[in-house]
Amino acid sequence: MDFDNNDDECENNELCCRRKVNLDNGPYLNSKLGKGIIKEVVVNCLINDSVIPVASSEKVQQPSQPSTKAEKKKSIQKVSSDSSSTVSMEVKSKLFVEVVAPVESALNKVSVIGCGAVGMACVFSILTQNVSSEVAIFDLNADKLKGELMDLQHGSAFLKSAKISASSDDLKITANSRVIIITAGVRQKENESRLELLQRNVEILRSMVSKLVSYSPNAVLIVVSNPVDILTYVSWKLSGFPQNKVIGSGTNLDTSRFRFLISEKLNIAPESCHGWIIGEHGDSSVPVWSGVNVAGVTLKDVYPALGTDNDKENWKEVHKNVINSAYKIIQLKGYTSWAIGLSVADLSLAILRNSQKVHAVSTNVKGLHGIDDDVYLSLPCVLGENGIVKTIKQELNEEETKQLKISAKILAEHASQLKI
Ligand SMILES: NC(=O)C1=CN([C@@H]2O[C@H](COP(=O)(O)OP(=O)(O)OC[C@H]3O[C@@H](n4cnc5c(N)ncnc54)[C@H](O)[C@@H]3O)[C@@H](O)[C@H]2O)C=CC1
Ligand SMILES: CC(=O)C(=O)O
Repeated sequence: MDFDNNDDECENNELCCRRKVNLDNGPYLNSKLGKGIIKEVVVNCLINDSVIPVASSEKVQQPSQPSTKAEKKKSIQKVSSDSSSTVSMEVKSKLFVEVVAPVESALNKVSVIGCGAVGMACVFSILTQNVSSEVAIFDLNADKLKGELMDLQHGSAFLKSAKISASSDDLKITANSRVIIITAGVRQKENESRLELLQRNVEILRSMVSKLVSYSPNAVLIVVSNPVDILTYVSWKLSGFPQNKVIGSGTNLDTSRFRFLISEKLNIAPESCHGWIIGEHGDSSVPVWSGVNVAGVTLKDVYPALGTDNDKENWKEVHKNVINSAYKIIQLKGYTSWAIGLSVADLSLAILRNSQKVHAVSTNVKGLHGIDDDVYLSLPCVLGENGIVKTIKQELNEEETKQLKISAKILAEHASQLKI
C-alpha cells in the first residue's frame, strides 16, 4: 500500500523507535512483509530527522531526503506501508511460520485512474461484484484518494479478499494490470457538452498513457473520460497499442439507459428489452430502432411507426431521454456515477473472464458502415481477454446509417483540431 493510514503517528518519536527495534528483528528482513516495514522505517526516520541505517536490500528504494515539511509529508504518501503491520511484528513472528512469500500481484489486477465520482463508482462496482481481487487507484488529489482508500479498506471485511492500493504520485502502482480504466479529467458543468471538455482532458492523457502501458504492456485500456470517443482515439495513438486493446466505454451506458427506458414503457425487465444505441456517446448517438426486440419479436415489425416522427406513441422520446439523461442527472446531483460504474465493471468482467460477450463500445470504425474517417465511435463488439475480438455487422436501415455517418463526421471534425 502506498499510503500510510495514520500520518500523525509518523510525528511520534516513540513509534519510530519501536519501528527501529522491529527493523532489527532479523528474520523479517528478507521477506516481502519485511520489505514494506523497512520502507516505512526509512520514511518515518527521515521525518524525525534521525537517520537510521537500513539493512541492504536491492528491492528497497530509499527516498531522497525531503527538506521541507511539505516534502516530508509527501514522502510518506509515496512510500510508506501499513503501520499496523509494523507494530504487530512480534505477534507475527509468534503466529506464523512463513512457507513462501505471497505472490505480489493478482492475474486479474484492475487499475482505475481518477478517484472522482466516476472512478470510485467503477472501483466500488468492481469490488462488490468480484470482478477483480486487486484494484489499484491513482489520482493526483492525495487527500481525496487517501480518504477513499481508507473508507474502502474499512469495508474489506465485507468484500471477497480484495487487495486495494493507491498512489497520488507514482503510476507504478498500476503495474501488471490486465485492465486499466481511465476516468481522470474534468467533467461537464451544467449545460456543458462533452465535446467542450476535449483539450483539457487530452493534456491529462498525454501525461500518463505511455507510462501506463509501459508498466502494464498486457493491459486492455478502457477510456471513460469525456468526450470518450475522441479520448479513446487519442489514447490509442499515445499508447502504441493495437486497436483491439484500447476501448472506449462508449454507448454501453447509453444502451443500458435505452433498455431501461424501453422497459419502463413496456413494464418488463430491462434485461428482456433488447436494443442498441451506437455512434457517439453523446448528443449525436443513434438508436437502432430497426433491431429493438423482445424475445425475438421486432417492435418495428409489429409497429412500423416506432421511433419515427409519425409515431403517436412517441417512442422517439425514449432516445431523447437517453441523450438528456446525463444533462438531467448533472443538473440534479452534479455528476453521473453509478450507472457508468456498473457499465465499466461489466466491460472489465467481459475482458477478464474472456467472456466473448457483446457490448456497445467505442472502437475505430474506419471502413465500417461506409465511414471513411479514422474515428472512434460505438458499435456492438465482442469482448474477450485481448479486448475487442470482433465487431458485429449490424443490419442498419438507411436512416440509421445516415445518422451514424453524421455522428462520425462530428467526431472526425473535433478530432482533426487536436494536436496529439
Ligand atoms: N464515458 C461516460 O459514459 C462517462 C464519462 N464521464 C467522464 O468521466 C470523467 C470523470 O468524471 P468525474 O469522476 O465525475 O469527475 P471528478 O471531478 O469527480 O473526478 C475527476 C478526478 O480526476 C482526477 N485527475 C485530474 N487530473 C488527473 C491526472 N492528471 N492524474 C490523475 N488524476 C487526475 C481529479 O483529481 C479527480 O479526482 C469526466 O471527464 C466525465 O465527463 C462521466 C460519466 C460518464
Ligand atoms: C456524463 C456522461 O457522459 C454520462 O453520464 O453519460
